[in-house]
Amino acid sequence: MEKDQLSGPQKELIRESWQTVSQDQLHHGTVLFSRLFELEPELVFLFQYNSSHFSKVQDCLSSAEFTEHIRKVMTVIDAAVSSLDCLSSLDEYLTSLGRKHRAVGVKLESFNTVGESLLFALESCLGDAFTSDTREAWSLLYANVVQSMSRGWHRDSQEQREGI
Ligand code: HEM
Repeated sequence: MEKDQLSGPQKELIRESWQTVSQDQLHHGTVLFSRLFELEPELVFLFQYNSSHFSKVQDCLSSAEFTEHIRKVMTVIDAAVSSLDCLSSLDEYLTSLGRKHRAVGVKLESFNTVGESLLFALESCLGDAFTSDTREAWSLLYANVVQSMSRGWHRDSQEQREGI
């Protein structure tokens, strides 16, 4: 499927807003995941380090391993923002990232909740500067990222059907 293209002004809105958000990636990433766990609390059980999962969201949010995951997520978003003019260069990486998330038990639908939580975190950081145009631009970028990641789910299902 052809990706929806971001316009020049939309790319500019993303770059400008990310400059502010990326000044404190860990904080805004923590806002994103706190919101995600409010909307879909069972996702916390997918984060298992040393074979045990967290019984409380707060324990997860404050663990060193999970903090690293937040940094990983923000690094992927940062890479997408840096590649706005050639998003397809991330395709292969994102497909493989999608496959890894399927393997740890993430459902593709949960990525809608991640998108909602990302918009929430951006708005919390930017306040009035998070205009409806900026929101639309970020929604489109996120949809592009998820479209590439979703190939990791579909490709796996196809391979299973074909017995690969
Ligand atoms: C539904 C939300 C998500 C869940 C439940 C989830 C869960 C996980 C888990 C359990 C791991 C393996 C442990 C770890 O590395 O900490 C992982 C790895 C990772 N996640 Fe996520 N994740 C989610 C969303 C995302 C998003 C939105 C991104 C970026 C766009 C992302 C990027 C990564 C990266 C880069 C890794 C490391 C992959 C590697 O080792 O090669 N995750 N995730």
